[in-house]
Amino acid sequence: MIVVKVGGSAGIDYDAVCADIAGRWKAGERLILVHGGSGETNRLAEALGHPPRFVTSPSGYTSRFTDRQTLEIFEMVYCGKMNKGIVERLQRLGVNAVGLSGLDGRIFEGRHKDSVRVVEDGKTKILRGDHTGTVEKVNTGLLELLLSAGYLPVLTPPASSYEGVAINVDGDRAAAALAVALKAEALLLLSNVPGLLRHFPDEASLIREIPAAEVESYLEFAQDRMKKKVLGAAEAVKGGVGRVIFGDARAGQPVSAALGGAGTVVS
Ligand SMILES: Nc1ncnc2c1ncn2[C@@H]1O[C@H](COP(=O)(O)OP(=O)(O)OP(=O)(O)O)[C@@H](O)[C@H]1O
Repeated sequence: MIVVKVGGSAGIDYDAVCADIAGRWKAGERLILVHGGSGETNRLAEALGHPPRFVTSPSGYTSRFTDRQTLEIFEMVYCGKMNKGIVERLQRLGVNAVGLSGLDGRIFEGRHKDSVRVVEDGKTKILRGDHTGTVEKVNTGLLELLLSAGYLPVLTPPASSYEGVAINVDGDRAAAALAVALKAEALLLLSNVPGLLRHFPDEASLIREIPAAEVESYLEFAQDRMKKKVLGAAEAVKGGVGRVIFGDARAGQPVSAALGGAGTVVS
């Protein structure tokens, strides 16, 4: 089993990702696709007059402050435009894909964090009304059912809280939890960069290999949102996933290239 997570930042070639996945799926590979949608969510939020608000925690992690209106915009993009766009591409390629969010069948579950500690203008504050959380539990029953019946699951945040409330969760870490739950041999985190760069944005500074036991020490090279990918990779390898690859989804055959060793390989 392979878990492929494709991001939602500018420059990602979804046609290339879907064509590669379709070829591998038809050749008999078992896989699940997880996707993001941050770029398009930012655009729609601006257009709807409710611009995105990013906050930084005291430990330096950046996240989207997700009030109820933001959550609804997030769902329009992640569960709507992005998810259906990917399912449509796969259907056109002859793959019977089924798009679901983590809320559907409670595939992704976690605790709802209503308040978040943030640093703004050098001061630490608490913001309330946040609809976020972290995936703590993956319910694989529905996924096994779909896979055994020949459907390719295409998953996206949000997740469900234990109370059944939709929560915005990080897609990379959700994919990592999924890969652990399914005992996947590989987790691919594909985005609009060649991998983890030692000197971002210098693409020539690509880090090719990271020993599994040392992955957390590479957090120092990751800025803002890349940190979550490194954290996800650490959680996946700790949970028994054979290897995690940060790969490039901008062109070519992104899945095959990453599985072939292009990008940053954590193992
Ligand atoms: N050291 C680094 N190496 C590579 N990229 C980095 C680094 N530090 C920060 N980044 C940034 O991280 C981004 C990738 O993370 P981001 O969460 O935006 O992607 P995504 O997975 O495509 O999006 P989504 O949240 O929609 O799933 C890159 O576009 C880059 O700007």
